[in-house]
Amino acid sequence: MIQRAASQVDELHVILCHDASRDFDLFQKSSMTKQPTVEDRWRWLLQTFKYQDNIKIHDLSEDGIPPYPDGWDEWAIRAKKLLADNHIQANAIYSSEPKDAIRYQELLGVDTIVIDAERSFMNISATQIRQEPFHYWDYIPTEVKPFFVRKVAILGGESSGKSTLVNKLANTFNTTSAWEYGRDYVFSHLGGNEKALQFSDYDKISLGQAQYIDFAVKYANKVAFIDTDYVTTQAFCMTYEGQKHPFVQAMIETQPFDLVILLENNTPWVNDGLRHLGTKEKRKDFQELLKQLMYENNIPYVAITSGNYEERYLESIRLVEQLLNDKKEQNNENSNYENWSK
Ligand SMILES: NC(=O)c1ccc[n+]([C@@H]2O[C@H](COP(=O)([O-])OP(=O)(O)OC[C@H]3O[C@@H](n4cnc5c(N)ncnc54)[C@H](O)[C@@H]3O)[C@@H](O)[C@H]2O)c1
Repeated sequence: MIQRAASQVDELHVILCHDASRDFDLFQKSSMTKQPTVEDRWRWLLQTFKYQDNIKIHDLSEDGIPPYPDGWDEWAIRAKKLLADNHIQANAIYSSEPKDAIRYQELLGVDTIVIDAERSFMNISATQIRQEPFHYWDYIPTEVKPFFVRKVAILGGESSGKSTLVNKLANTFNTTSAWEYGRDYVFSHLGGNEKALQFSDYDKISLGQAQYIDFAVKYANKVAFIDTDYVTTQAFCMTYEGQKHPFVQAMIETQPFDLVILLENNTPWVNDGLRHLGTKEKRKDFQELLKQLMYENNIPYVAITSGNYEERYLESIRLVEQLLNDKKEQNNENSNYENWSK
């Protein structure tokens, strides 16, 4: 509707309406796992229309107004104020709701141009997207998709098969993945030898990992697979430097994943030139440290204990399919979660 309207006028003013209690209620009734903020909605619109100078974005708070259709008078007062404050003299209001036209004329003195009342051009509603975002994926604007993308982190010690599994899953779900930035960093900054790592590298590694993740999420098809998480970076920092890094800790706390899969360290250890934790004891200690850190940080995870590569792959697929099931309840009660409290 916005693009049709923008093609007909010199200047189009898009009004982002928000109402804290209504929006929270809509979120609670949805299958979404997080609620978009007003700022999220602002940036989706600003990003989407940033190359169209004749489209201006405004916002209007509907807080305290009786819900539609009982609050027309108060809503019209706020809408008129917004137009006046921004020196906008509207010649037309665009809507796809014919029943609202008379009220716009009565209360704002502006005629309505109804676009696609039958919703035949874009047959979708916001409610449908809130209920089943993955089912209606193709209708979600490019700038909004990353908000819905589910991030799946695959964790495990050295040689646990993470990177291969991440590639297999990204291929199977036809989507993106983020490599383990730490490995690239060791090549690009340390000449390929982890021995030159020091405490001051771990914040840079986390930040680099965050950028890889952002990129994967931006271009993902519903789900992005991430090779290792910040807990793993912290575990390496503790193992090599004997202390936690506060920056990595902040990343753990502020950048959560939607699903964390921990691979048991029971596949053969392969020396790829970068690895130092090859003995049975070291591998076991590292695995215990990962679990301990997840416990401390209240991170639920699913442990895949099979040492068989195909079983690991099939079990991961099942978990991801469950995650992408649009039903909120099913995502929350995941009976396979090896809860950290065990
Ligand atoms: N409290 C009240 O009594 C009252 C009265 C009037 C307006 N309002 C507020 O004004 C805002 C706008 O109301 P609305 O009902 O027009 O909003 P809406 O958010 O349902 O829709 C926004 C616009 O997009 C159009 N649209 C949605 N899906 C479309 C599709 N697939 N194809 C083409 N067009 C599509 C709608 O017709 C509407 O013009 C809301 O926030 C509402 O709360 C409130």
